[in-house]
Formats: sequence, C-alpha cells, structure tokens
Amino acid sequence: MQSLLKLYANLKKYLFLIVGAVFLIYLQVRANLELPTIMSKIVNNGILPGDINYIWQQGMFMLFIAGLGILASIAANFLTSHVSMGLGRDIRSKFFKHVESFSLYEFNKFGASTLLTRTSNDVVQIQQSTQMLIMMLSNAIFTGIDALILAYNASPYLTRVLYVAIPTVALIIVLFINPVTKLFLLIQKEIDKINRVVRENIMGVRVIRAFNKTEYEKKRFDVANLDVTNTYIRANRIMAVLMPLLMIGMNLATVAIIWYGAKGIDLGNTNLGSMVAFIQYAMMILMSIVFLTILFVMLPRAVAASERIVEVLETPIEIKDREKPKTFPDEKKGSIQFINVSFKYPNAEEPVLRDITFEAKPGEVVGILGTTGSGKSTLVSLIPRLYDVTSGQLLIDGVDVREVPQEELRRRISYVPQRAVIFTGTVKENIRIGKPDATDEEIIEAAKIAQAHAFIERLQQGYDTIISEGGTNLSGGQKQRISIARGIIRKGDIFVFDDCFSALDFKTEAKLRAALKDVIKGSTVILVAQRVASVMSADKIVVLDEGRIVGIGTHKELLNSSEVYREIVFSQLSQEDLVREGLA
Ligand SMILES: Nc1ncnc2c1ncn2[C@@H]1O[C@H](COP(=O)(O)OP(=O)(O)OP(=O)(O)O)[C@@H](O)[C@H]1O
Repeated sequence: MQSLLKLYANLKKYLFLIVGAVFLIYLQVRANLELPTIMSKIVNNGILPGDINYIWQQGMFMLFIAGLGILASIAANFLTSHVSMGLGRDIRSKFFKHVESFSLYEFNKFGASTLLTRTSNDVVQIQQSTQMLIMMLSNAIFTGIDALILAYNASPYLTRVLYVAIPTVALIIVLFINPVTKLFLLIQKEIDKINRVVRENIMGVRVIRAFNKTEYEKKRFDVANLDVTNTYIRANRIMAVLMPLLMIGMNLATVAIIWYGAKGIDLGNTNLGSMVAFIQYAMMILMSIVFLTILFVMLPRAVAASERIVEVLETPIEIKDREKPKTFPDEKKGSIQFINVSFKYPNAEEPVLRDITFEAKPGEVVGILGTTGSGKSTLVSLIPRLYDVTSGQLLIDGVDVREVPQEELRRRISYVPQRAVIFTGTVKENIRIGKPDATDEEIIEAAKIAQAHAFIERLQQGYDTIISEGGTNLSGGQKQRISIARGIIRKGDIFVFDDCFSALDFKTEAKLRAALKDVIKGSTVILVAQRVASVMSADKIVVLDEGRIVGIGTHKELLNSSEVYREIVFSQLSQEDLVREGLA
C-alpha cells in the first residue's frame, strides 16, 4: 500500500482537477438521487389522484435532472481520464529517466522483460485503478451516505429491511473476494511470464527456426498462455457465481421491501410513493457496496503493480558521480593504468579478473588476447566505467576513473562493443550517435575508414536508408562496420575496440586497420582480439588466461616468454605464417 501512496504523491499537481472531478461526481449522485424523490412525488401526487398534467410536468423535470446527471458524469469522466493518463505519463517518464541512469549492475539485476512489463502493463494497471478509485470511491461514498439518509427520510419504517440486506450482501462479497484477489495477483505474474516467452521468441527467431525449435517454443508459449487463461477462467468462474448471487440478494431485498412495505401501507406506517422511492434508494445503497467491492478487488492488483514500479524507481544506482568530482589534468594524453585490478560480477562466486596490472601509453596500440571467457570484454568495460573495479585502481592520465564525472570520462573514449548495436533510424543517424554535431562529410569519412562507405552507397537510399528495428536488414559484418564508424567519428583520445573486427573478413580487416592508422595516431588504443593476426603488430600484447595476465610484451617477446601465447599462435597461424615467423 505504501508504494501505491508513493506513486500517488505524483497526483499533487492534479489536485485541482481531482477536486473538480469529485465535485462533478457529487452532482451526478445528487441528480441520480433526486430521481426517486420525484418518482415518489409522481406516484403520490400524480398517479394516485390521476393528475396527468402533474405527471407530465414532473416527468419533464426528471428528464432534465437525468440529463444534468449524465453531463456531470461525462465531465467527471473527462477530468479523471486526464488525471489518470497524466499520472501514467509522469510515472513512465520517471521510470524511463531512472532506468536510463542505470548502470549495467541494475540492468543485470532486473533483466529487460520485466522492465518492459513494469513500464507498460503495470503503469496501465495504476492508471486504470486511479480512474476507478476516483470515480467509484467517491460515487459509492456519496451515493451510500446520501441514499441512506434519503431512504431513512422516505420511510424510517422500511429502513429495517436494510439492517438485514446490507450485512447479507456484504457477507456474500467478503466470502468471494479473497480467492478472486489472489487469482488476479497470480494473473499479473503469469502475464510477466508470457511477455518473457514472447520476447525471447522474437529476439531469437533465427535460432528457433534454424534449430527446428518452433514446435517446442509453441508448446512453451501454449503453457504460459494456458496458465493465464485458466487462472482467468477460475477467477471469472467465481465472479460468475458472485454476480447472480448479488442480484438474487438485491431482488430478495426488493421483495422484502414490497412485502414489508405493503404491510406498512396497510398499517399506515408508510405510503406507496415512499415505498417506490425506498426501493430505488435501497438498490443504490447495495450497488455502492458492489462498487466498493470492485475497488477492493482492483486495489491489490494496483498495489502489486505499484510495488513493482517503486522497486525499480528506488533501486540505488551503483555507478554514480562523486559529489565533488575531480577533473582530468588540462593536458589530456589518454594514458591508461590498471593497478592490481580485480573484478567480480555481483552474485558471481569468483572474480573474473585478478591482479591486473599494465599500462597503455598515449600513442600505443595495446592488444588484449585470450581465449573465450578469459575476461577480455570485462577488462575493457572497466575503462568507460560500465562496471567499477572491485579492488585496485584504474587510472586515466593519473586520475582514478571513479573520481571524474562519467560524462567527462566517456567523452574521451571511442568505445566499439563486441556486439554491434544498431538503433532504428537512418544509417547516418546511427553513425552520428558517436558525434552528434558531425557533418555529413565527417560521417562519410568515418564510414570510409570503417570500410562501410561502399556498401552504404549501394543501399537504396545510401546514408539516408532507414535501418529496421535491430538492424535486421543488414548483415552482421555491415552492422559491425557501422558500429565501428560510430566509434571512429568520436575521435576520442582513447580507442577501445572490443573484438569488433572479428565479424570482418581478413582482407577488409587489413584495409580497415591501414585506414585507421591516421585516425588513432597519438591516441591510446586498446584492441581486444581472439585472433593473433589482429594484434600481432600491436606495440604491446596483454595475454589473459582465466582472468589473469599470463604475459605482456610484443609479439616477438611473447613468443619467447609466454607458453599460453605460443599455444594460441600455434593453434591459429597457418604453416605458411609459422614459417615466415621462423617458428616452424
Ligand atoms: N554480466 C555478467 N554476470 C556474471 N558473469 C559474467 C557476466 N558477463 C560475463 N561474465 C563472466 O565473466 C567471464 C569473462 O567474460 P568476458 O565476456 O569478459 O570474456 P571474454 O574474454 O570477453 O570472452 P569472449 O572472447 O568470448 O568475448 C565469463 O566467465 C563470463 O561467464
């Protein structure tokens, strides 16, 4: 409940609209309640004495009041929709902003599917419940109280029927509400599951097709789908019994009022008009109880949704700027120093990097070589602070990266990740992400260096070709080259290429590396690779094995000093290369 109230704190700015809506609902209720009173007058003063004129006159008045009620109801609906949609928009925007500032720690903690469900389904849940809460709660309260007073005024004698009818209806509801609420909460979790299956299916469609897993996935979806359907059916089965029971309860109450009323009229305790009005008041009172019940069914769902949203909103962000950050020295060179760096992923048992110490000087190309899973990507992800070191220090130009604002740090780094990420938009826009103020000439220049220009020109609209979601209309190597162009255009004084040349063929890679020479001149370059050929010419190669450095030096030095390096070389280079290197 606390979390729902926290979200409702966002309603402050809509207070005026809420007050307006509640007032309009009051008008609507007043209009509705006026109708039985007029009806009572029509019966007593029109129908019984046979005064047709009076019936017409009051009938028209009834129509007018009913019209006012409808207008008030439409206006109230309009205002509450405005409030609830506004609240939804505000929550979504806060959610998005917060998630945007998440570091990879928080993304790993939640996962994409649930973040998507929370920002869509859960927010909608809050929106709907807010609208219902304002409309139904005020309606039920106003109607309940006013109708009770009016019913009592109409006939204190008949009020006794309500002493039995209200607790009976309330009891029926209480008995049914608990299981229904539990089922609705379950439905929310099951929808989460469906979303996860659907998402994985869409993302992994190629693998699913290639491995003939379509049937398996269909079954997986059917199970998730069936779970939700069954739970819905169970919930609706209960509701299907509840609703007729309530109707029976209400009809019995009407019969009781008529029976008791008839006796009362005989005895002179009440009159026909009052009895007719009383029946309508009684129905309104009982309907208010039903409205309140619907709210009670909805509320736990809204609370659950709000807990899921607030959990994200209140997740502290691991990687933050210091309150009093330092700045880099004026003369920025781009030297990188790893000093006894160790790193452990949260929830992992063992560190994936241990005691990493090496330096990359400005103007140097440092290759990071190692087998799959040896920690190469993890190591370079520490440079732009995608993660923070667990122990030790990572210095850039002598300043610990944790001490400087993240923006200042990242502005200096051209980072090309291992897996190319392409956004929906044109080719040009995708490259421009690296440098928002880049001119078209700069973009073409960067694409030329990344060996992307030729294929981009062949696209239907060249640089203005729209790339579809996830870059599905491009090949893996093409996406990679756009991603490389994006890094190149940034021209930071530090370049980090995380195994991003592996999707290119040897010839293209060689051309790219030759073209890169001028761009990276004077900068510090960290080049992650699995292929020896990619790092052989580096000024320094750091060999990683199971998260530890097992060799540092040039290609020649490592051939003599590092057994692991030699093994990698022998496993990768052709006989021809080995002969040329004097190794065979
Ligand atoms: N988010 C994560 N949470 C927990 N463990 C992780 C995470 N990412 C990577 N790891 C683990 O860290 C280790 C090193 O992974 P990393 O991606 O750095 O290796 P790599 O050398 O770049 O491998 P590859 O050459 O295959 O890309 C692996 O054992 C991996 O299972």
